[in-house]
Amino acid sequence: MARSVGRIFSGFRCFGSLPFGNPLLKTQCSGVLFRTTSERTLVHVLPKIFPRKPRDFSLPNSSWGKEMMELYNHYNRLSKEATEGQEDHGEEWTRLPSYNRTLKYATGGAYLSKIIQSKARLFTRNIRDPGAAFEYVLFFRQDKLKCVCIFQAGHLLEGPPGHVHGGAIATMIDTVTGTHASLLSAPVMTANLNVNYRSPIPLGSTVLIESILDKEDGRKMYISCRVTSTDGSKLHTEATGNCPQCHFHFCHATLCIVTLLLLLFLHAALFLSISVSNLLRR
Ligand SMILES: CCCCCCCCCCCC(=O)SCCNC(=O)CCNC(=O)[C@H](O)C(C)(C)COP(=O)(O)OP(=O)(O)OC[C@H]1O[C@@H](n2cnc3c(N)ncnc32)[C@H](O)[C@@H]1OP(=O)(O)O
Repeated sequence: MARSVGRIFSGFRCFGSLPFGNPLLKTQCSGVLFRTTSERTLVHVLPKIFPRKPRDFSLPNSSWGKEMMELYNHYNRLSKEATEGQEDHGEEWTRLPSYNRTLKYATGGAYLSKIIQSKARLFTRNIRDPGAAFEYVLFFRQDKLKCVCIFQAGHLLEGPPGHVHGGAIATMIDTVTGTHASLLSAPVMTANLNVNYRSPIPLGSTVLIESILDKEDGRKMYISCRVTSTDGSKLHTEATGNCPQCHFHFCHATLCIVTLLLLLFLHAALFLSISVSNLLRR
């Protein structure tokens, strides 16, 4: 378990550098049966025409409502790329790209079957129909060490009639706090998440999820999170979480080195004892 989690997170680190194809394009192509030579050629030509980059789900799509777009434009105007050459707003946000696959980019994967690896999708990005489930974009502000997420809850997230399921809200909170803590330190796992639901979120509405770093204690990051209406006037949910950094790599590297040293020592001891016994026999 620990080893596979380590592999997953090692994948996060090399996320941007690996040469991977567009996952969406690949899935679409794989469903088509190409019979003629010219059509077969098309299969090889298509990936060259399309950019070899995964789809960034945090960019606007046709399902985004007015409120979602307005907030996105607001934070995007304050973001690094957008502010280049423009006047300084005093705050600088960074939009975080978001992909639907994480395992694909993880190295190794000996503990997961190839089928699982190829079919794995990020929980919050696994529904193709735009706007049906989790539509969200995260922005990070480096100087204040805080994150904001604009979340539009789709119709597939219904819990109580006409309102968002508590599990879906907790999922989004976990995603925001997990991403936030990972950005601030190293890859983390959520150890503890306390959620207080204050008022229901209407299905289809857009809300703001703001997370701040409360405390850092060794490898533990204490993050608190508030889900509010977009104007901040209504509090929907409050949460606090504890996300310790993953130390799997370090643990395994240490274990490997210790085992190697032990083996070397045993070999040396064996060699010495044989040599000494040979000498004594002479
Ligand atoms: C950019 C990315 C994009 C990525 C985009 C996607 C982002 C999604 C993010 C989703 C995040 C998740 O859902 S994560 C999935 C849900 N979470 C899990 O499955 C975690 C399962 N639990 C575990 O694997 C483990 O218990 C760990 C890793 C959390 C901790 O184990 P460990 O590493 O061996 O460390 P351990 O010594 O036990 O604990 C470390 C410290 O945390 C404390 N601690 C441990 N458990 C708890 C607890 N329940 N409540 C309070 N505190 C706890 C301990 O007291 C200790 O404090 P001290 O003694 O040191 O003071």
